[in-house]
Amino acid sequence: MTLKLDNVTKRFGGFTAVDELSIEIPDREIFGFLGSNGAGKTTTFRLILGLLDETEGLITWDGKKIDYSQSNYIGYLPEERGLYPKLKVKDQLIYLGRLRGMSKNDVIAELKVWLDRFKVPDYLDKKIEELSKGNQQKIQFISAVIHKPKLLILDEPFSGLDPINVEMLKKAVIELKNQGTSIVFSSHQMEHVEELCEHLCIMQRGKPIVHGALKEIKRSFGKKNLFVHADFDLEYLKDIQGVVNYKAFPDGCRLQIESESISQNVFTALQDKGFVRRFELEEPSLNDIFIEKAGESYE
Ligand SMILES: Nc1ncnc2c1ncn2[C@@H]1O[C@H](COP(=O)(O)OP(=O)(O)OP(=O)(O)O)[C@@H](O)[C@H]1O
Repeated sequence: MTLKLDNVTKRFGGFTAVDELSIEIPDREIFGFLGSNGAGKTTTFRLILGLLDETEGLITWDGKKIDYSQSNYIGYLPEERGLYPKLKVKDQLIYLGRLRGMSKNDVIAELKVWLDRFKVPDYLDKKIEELSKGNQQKIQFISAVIHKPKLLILDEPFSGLDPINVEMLKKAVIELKNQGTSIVFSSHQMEHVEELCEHLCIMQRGKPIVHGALKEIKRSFGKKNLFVHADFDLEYLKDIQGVVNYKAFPDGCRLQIESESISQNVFTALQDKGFVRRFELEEPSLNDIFIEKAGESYE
């Protein structure tokens, strides 16, 4: 089952927040939806969820226009977290679960499994306001997945979480994907996207500026990173033709090179200069690609 956006446009008055966006979210995959602040990610999510109406275009799930009165197959973790602080965790989840057609007993049974899994088994009767921000986020995540949605939309799911909780949530996301859920998630942390997504889209001012398979995006970017660690000053390397960027580190540098073949020239330039501890060619990171592509058109 595929989520498809076909020429979707959303205007707020004279301002175009999403501009003729056409993307397809592959079935049973984790799709990365990226972009700088204000690029149109949350607006797109709200359009998919029917919280906003598109000005133009069509959004379909499994080839049909989404019927929001029957949309129990969608789960959503909004960017602005919204739990009722005075409610107990179980009451909050029973309320949300019942809205999605679950029985009270089913909600409690599922909730217990998730609380165990997130290592907070004693939270059933705690009030939301008694929980730390990170733990509130776990509860909000549970509320997005408790009804076993087929399509899961996660807006910045890892923001504000410590590294242990990030790993816990990532594992849960991967497991949901393996069980057949299609997942779209936005993040400003590129390393999460690299780890989780096969396909992605980078938005800028409502339009996709990069879109496709991560491997292909990296391959077609062309430039590579060359890491050199040495016991002598490396700054002269930045003047080699084909070196487009130089970044110094305490123990060496990272060179961005136009193509793989430039590494040979760098290697030659290092001869007889001193002791080289590291010389390593790497694929560009998604962060490099994001900064270059989104930066080009950044206001
Ligand atoms: N209800 C609205 N009325 C007017 N403009 C809006 C409305 N909602 C969003 N916008 C504008 O649309 C643009 C896209 O906003 P959106 O929240 O979708 O961006 P985003 O990519 O999610 O950003 P961020 O990464 O900062 O969360 C922004 O310029 C925003 O100000």
